[in-house]
Amino acid sequence: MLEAKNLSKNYGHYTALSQLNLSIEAGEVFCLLGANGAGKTTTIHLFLNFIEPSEGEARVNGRSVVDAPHLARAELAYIPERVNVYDQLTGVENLDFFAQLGGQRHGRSELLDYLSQVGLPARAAYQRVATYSKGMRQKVCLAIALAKQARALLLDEPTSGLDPKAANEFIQLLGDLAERGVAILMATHDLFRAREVGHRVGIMKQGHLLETVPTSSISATDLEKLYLQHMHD
Ligand SMILES: Nc1ncnc2c1ncn2[C@@H]1O[C@H](COP(=O)(O)OP(=O)(O)OP(=O)(O)O)[C@@H](O)[C@H]1O
Repeated sequence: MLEAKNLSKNYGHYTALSQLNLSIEAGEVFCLLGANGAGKTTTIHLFLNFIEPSEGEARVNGRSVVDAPHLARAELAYIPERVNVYDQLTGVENLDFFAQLGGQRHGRSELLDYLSQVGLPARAAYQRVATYSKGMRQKVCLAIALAKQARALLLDEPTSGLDPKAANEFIQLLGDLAERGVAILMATHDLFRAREVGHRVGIMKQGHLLETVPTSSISATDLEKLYLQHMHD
């Protein structure tokens, strides 16, 4: 569903991403771990076609995001670290607005149903988003992904700034989405949650994907050890 083929990004002589090869299947959660500046956000931005690759290709459902930007974007949902929904609109109004941008029109009860599926009660749905916590804003974004029937979801540090309960709830929701067949690529510093929700984790450093590990084969302690080993090499 999400595929990177020799995907690279240079800024002048600086290599932000080098020869990334990665394939994420429908229903799979892949977590990218790495220090600041490792190339995680660059990878996500390349999939979103926000920036052009210097070499290689990012593909969504088999199509290059450069060659078919509209088709690729229709299949993708994106949650940046700073969730960008409109403060002055209510949750349900935001959902309606973004779903329509994605070409989907839904009735009021359907919109409320999407919000309730991600754990946002009707009472909150009618409040302006300005009053929401980060966790509640993220839920609106997940509801947008559902309403848009996105096939893939890209997330940049979704659990940063969430309290442990909100982070746990959010991670559960991601698991539910994956079970519905959505391919998920998540950049995170949260090793613990990456192991919890991810089917595989990838460790990145200075633009290189150094190692990919299935989470079923590694304990949290060993994952941390492996991560630190790579960071110290
Ligand atoms: N427009 C740009 N011009 C020059 N260098 C850039 C540009 N955008 C990103 N970079 C550099 O590319 C490298 C990779 O950045 P990226 O944002 O992908 O890292 P990251 O792994 O997401 O880090 P973080 O954990 O801090 O979010 C960094 O060294 C960054 O400074």
